[in-house]
Amino acid sequence: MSAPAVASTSPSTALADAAREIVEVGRFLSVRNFVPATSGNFSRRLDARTAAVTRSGVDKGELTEADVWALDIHAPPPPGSSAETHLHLHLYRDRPHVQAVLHTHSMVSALLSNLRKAEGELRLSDFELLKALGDNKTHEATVSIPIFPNDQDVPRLAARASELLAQRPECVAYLIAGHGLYTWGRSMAEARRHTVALEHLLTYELETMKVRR
Ligand SMILES: CSCCC(=O)C(=O)COP(=O)(O)O
Ligand SMILES: [Zn+2]
Repeated sequence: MSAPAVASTSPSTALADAAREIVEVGRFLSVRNFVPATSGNFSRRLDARTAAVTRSGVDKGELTEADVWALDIHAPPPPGSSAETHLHLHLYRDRPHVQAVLHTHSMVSALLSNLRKAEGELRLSDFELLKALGDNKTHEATVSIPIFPNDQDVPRLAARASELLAQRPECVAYLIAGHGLYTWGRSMAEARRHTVALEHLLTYELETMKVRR
């Protein structure tokens, strides 16, 4: 019998493909000032047990494919992987449909999350761009983005996020106060769309607050 026309994807090919996507999204987000200095981190699911995650401390606009490591989503993160690896891995464990997770540190995400942290959430409504989030079909929806207090104990922060998000299956993002934004998606393209849409929605909200002062 002849070999199949299309070979199944090998683990090394899946990592190389994911690394290329991550390097590309890093450049895309960096030129928009969403990941200043060495902030931000990104990941891509490889299979049911493995995800590709960026290593720690590098400029995310200057990533190379060697800066993206394949990690077991059930194992403790290895030294040198992103300091926030736990915040990625719990999403892959908790939500089998999640294919990509993006973390950004834009000016507006740090400022607005600090200004609204006492409320524990940011409620967004009446914006057409809400339709870029998840399966929303109308500007009339109200989308709640949880805001967690920042915490240098990242495993504790990940446990908090995991617990709250279990009650919120529709949620596609959260903020960490004074820190930044986590978004995810059913593909890298969807995670990137969520990031860009939320950066605009957060800016609308911050500008509205300024006008109302
Ligand atoms: C200089 S930003 C502080 C760490 C952080 O919040 C971040 O997003 C980047 O951490 P990583 O370890 O993934 O480089
Ligand atoms: Zn961060």
